[in-house]
Amino acid sequence: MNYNLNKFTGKEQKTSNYSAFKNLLQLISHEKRNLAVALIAILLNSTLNLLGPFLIGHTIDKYVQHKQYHGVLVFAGILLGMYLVALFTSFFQTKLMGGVGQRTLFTLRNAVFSKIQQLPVAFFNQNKAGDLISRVNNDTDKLNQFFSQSLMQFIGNIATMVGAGIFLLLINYKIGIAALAPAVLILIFTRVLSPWVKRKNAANLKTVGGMSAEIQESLSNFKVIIAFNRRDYFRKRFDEANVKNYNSAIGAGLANNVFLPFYGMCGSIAQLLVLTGGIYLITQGQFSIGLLVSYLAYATYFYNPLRQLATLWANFQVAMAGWDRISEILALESDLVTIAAPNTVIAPALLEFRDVHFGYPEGREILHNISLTLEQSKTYALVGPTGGGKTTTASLIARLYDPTKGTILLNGKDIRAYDAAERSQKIGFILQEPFLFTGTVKENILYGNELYKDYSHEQLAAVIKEANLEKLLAIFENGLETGVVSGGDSVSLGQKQLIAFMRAVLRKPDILILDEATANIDTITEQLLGEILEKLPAKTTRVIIAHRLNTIENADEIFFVNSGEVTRAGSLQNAMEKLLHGVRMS
Ligand SMILES: Nc1ncnc2c1ncn2[C@@H]1O[C@H](COP(=O)(O)OP(=O)(O)OP(=O)(O)O)[C@@H](O)[C@H]1O
Repeated sequence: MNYNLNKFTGKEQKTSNYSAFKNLLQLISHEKRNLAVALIAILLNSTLNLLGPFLIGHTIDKYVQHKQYHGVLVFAGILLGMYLVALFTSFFQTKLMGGVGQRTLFTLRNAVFSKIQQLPVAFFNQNKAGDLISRVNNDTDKLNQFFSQSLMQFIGNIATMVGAGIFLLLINYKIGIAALAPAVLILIFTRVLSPWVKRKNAANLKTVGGMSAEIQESLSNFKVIIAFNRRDYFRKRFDEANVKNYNSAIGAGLANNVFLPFYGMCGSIAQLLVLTGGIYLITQGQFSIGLLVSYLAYATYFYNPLRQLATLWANFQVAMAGWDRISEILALESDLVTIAAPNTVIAPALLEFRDVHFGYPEGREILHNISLTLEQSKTYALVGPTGGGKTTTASLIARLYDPTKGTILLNGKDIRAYDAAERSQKIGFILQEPFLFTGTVKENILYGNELYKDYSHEQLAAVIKEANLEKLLAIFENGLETGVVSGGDSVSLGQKQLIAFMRAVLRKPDILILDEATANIDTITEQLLGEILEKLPAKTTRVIIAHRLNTIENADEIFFVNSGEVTRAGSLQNAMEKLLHGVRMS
């Protein structure tokens, strides 16, 4: 399966605004109570604001024109009270929606992160960590901003607009229609430009992801960059990503602000129309000054929210572009599913490859029609030239990938029928590049080990002694409590391999795969590892990938892996000859 998220580029426009909005609302559907209260608050706010111009017009006609200042003061007091309540409702809904936004952000980040955790290795091979980080951090925050700042304002503005429109039409429908006519232009303009605005925002978010990927790559490889004096090269690459981001941000900024001046102009045209029509009607004796003041205020109440809607609409487009990028991850499913247990076949072998073919997603076939068997308690070696397919074969044994064709059987049962916990318990894999988590040696060797997780220090020491790991542990300054920093240098590469080795051995797997696990370890320690491997429980099958052939002297069987073929080498001598021949050929 192809997990490359960038292949979705260009799909953004396929979701209509309406269905995207419905999807967005589903995200906060569990917040019904808060939403209802915030909605009431914002509608109350709009109503209070809408009543203002009407009362002002009334005060002018009834009291100002007749110089009844007591009435003016009373209405001024009423208006002040109304505006204070409006202020409170606005504050209240902002507070409520702020909470909704933060909770949505929290849930979304959890959902995206958990989804990423469920995805198979192929997903991580095909996507850059920086871009994924940007999706989890940055894109989710766009939704938070939309929910906390824009959604209710959006609704409030629409309510104010609709209310102002009704007032405009009710007071005098002719001037009302003239006042509302420019809004049709706004509608058309918005509809035509929205897809372009969303596209610009999607492109911008993508460049943010690209820049984040660039930063991540150079930060995690800083030593190589310094050693090879490639700072300028990476600075240039970052510069390019930054320029791309700058250009797309300018484009998105322009797109997001394109509505504003147009909406403003339409509002001014409406004011002019109202003023001209109103003054004409006053001269005809059909309109009052108070009504004209109210009218002008309602025209403002109609167009001002529209202008704000332009900004809110742009925020909505940004949120939708972010949501698209998040949903792309959420929609992914791992193709390494656990299948219903098929009939177990009687198989003498612990593990069997039956006519297995494999190719990485979107790549050529790497393994061709492999059939092999691994028996319990035996030691196997995989040797062969670089890039021949050893790690790939081991990755299939550990089910990091599924074969593209053929079957792998573990204890006579399709390996896909084991759930992840059971499989990782049965198969231990010491990777070529061991990874340590920040913490202590103890935490790292117990990583994911349910059996010993609650053991006391003494109990653990006994287990380590029993597994013959004591001498290895002595290499670390503070034993089990030695501190380790992920990606840091406090522990050497060889020491990292030792920790990975202890981590795997303590799990007592049925099959233990060592992929170049001793490549960075001195000869004495390597002998020590050899002894530990010898003393593993009798049932353990070992699969050793090694370039140094002395490490596989004691293997029961040697497989030669080259150009996607796995053949039995027979003897070490034979394997060496094949290797030499292969090197000479290349
Ligand atoms: N994640 C991947 N995506 C695409 N192709 C890959 C991936 N990993 C390995 N390959 C390709 O598969 C082939 C076999 O690689 P593999 O790592 O299995 O070789 P290997 O025998 O273990 O090599 P080495 O001795 O250098 O570790 C290589 O051509 C490699 O380019």
